[in-house]
Amino acid sequence: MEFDTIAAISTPLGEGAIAIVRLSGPEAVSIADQIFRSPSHKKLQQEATHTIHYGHLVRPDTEEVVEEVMVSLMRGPKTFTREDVVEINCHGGLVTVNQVLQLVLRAGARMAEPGEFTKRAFLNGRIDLSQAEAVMDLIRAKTDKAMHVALGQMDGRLSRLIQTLRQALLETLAQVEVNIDYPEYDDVEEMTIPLMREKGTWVKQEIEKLLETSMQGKILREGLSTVIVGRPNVGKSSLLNSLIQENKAIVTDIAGTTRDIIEEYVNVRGVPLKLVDTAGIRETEDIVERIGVERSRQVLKEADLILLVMNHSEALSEEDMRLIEATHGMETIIIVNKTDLPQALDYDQLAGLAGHRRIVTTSILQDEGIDELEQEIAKLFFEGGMQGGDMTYVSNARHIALLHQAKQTIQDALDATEEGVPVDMIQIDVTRTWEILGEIVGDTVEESLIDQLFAQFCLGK
Ligand SMILES: Nc1nc2c(c(=O)[nH]1)N(C=O)[C@@H](CNc1ccc(C(=O)N[C@@H](CCC(=O)O)C(=O)O)cc1)CN2
Ligand SMILES: Nc1nc2c(ncn2[C@@H]2O[C@H](COP(=O)(O)OP(=O)(O)OP(=O)(O)O)[C@@H](O)[C@H]2O)c(=O)[nH]1
Ligand SMILES: [Mg+2]
Repeated sequence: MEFDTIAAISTPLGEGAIAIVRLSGPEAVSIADQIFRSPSHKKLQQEATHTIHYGHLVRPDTEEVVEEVMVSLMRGPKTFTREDVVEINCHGGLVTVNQVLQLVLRAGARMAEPGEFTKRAFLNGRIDLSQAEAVMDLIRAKTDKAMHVALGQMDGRLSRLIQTLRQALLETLAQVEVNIDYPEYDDVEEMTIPLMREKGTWVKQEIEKLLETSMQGKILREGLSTVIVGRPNVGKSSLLNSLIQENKAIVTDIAGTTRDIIEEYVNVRGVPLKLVDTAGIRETEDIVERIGVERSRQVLKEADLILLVMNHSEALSEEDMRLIEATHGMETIIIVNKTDLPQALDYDQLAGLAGHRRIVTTSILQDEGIDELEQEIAKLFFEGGMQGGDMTYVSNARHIALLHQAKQTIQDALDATEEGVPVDMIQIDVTRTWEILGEIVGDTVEESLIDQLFAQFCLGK
């Protein structure tokens, strides 16, 4: 494919000692030569590929020196975009970097759109769509594990599995065609229906397996959404501070201190948590507090894990019981805090209400029980079969939605084989499944969607 030559600042703006302006396209080298001057008067056009050169950038009309630089020369196709790439390493700093960008634009490059370098890598066939999306995920990864998932996807693991499934569907379709073309061999239905059923069932199972990982993929990417709830003043904000080892949330002895949701990312024994501190849940007349309580109820519904905090020095209240009830059936750890104070809580009563849920006692004030709590969280996570390092995780929302669709259409095809529907009708569902899976890797995806996906990237990537 032939493209124009694009340029962008590929490093964070105004940060770091060195910044890179990247050029990609057929004119990348000649544009660089217009503004680059080396002490030995060499021209990049004459130099070997994958070499780096010291020199200065000048305004071509006046030869005025603008910057001292190192220039990397990389000729396609062995580059990120498969095109000729030139990277200008200049001194970091907003003004100089922008001047360099202006120079290359004036010399004939076009300002790249967000994600356009990666888009070219995709359009030139170096990576497929799910790999390109993984590049984006990698940039945004908030946890170590998320990074591993993205790297796994970038190396094409998901793509290969999807293509294997599509291949199986394609072979089935081809077989049906053969049988329709030569009906004299045998009864078409008898030949093809069992084949469709067999391959269809296998594809469906594989899709289901992928979907099972999607929940874990989301957690690995975004952190286990962990919500701290409980009555006012039981020590929720203290717990958050203790887990993140920082005084982030305001702690006072006034009930109703936390009015809004506080979110923090933290790694607890290798488990990525998105910790959410909430306003203590109680009936209240205070309007600000009431909004906070309403929000607490909302985030509770979306939680992967709930840390339900109670007070060792007070008897179970109506509200405690209501919370135990409300979190029934959700992954919950019950924390009884303030064990340094005299006991008033009836543990037998609590155990009765808690059912099989784990109970951990703490005194956050005296830093007791936090280790045990962290252990419980890790146990829950890893015993839930979360770690499996080499699994193919699906974590991208677009991929998950498409997998759900594909599962439905292949199920439709399978149902149809049971209902005596004509083979050419079933073929439509099988073909549709093949197309939907193709959208994941970008084989059968619409151009407008491609534009939209790449537009979500950062500038310069
Ligand atoms: N300076 C710089 N660092 C960077 C990038 C970049 O574009 N520039 N990358 C941008 O994201 C990442 C590296 N990604 C890259 C991926 C593939 C190729 C590449 O040349 N691939 C060739 C094979 C090269 C060979 O075998 O020698 C190919 O696939 O054909 C280059 C960079 C991270 N670091
Ligand atoms: N004695 C004792 N006091 C504690 C303990 N943990 C927290 N506190 C105190 O309890 C009070 C309330 O703590 P917070 O963390 O603000 O409680 P909260 O649940 O966030 O309260 P709201 O935001 O108002 O719902 C503060 O004075 C804390 O210092 C503990 O283990 N023992
Ligand atoms: Mg609080």
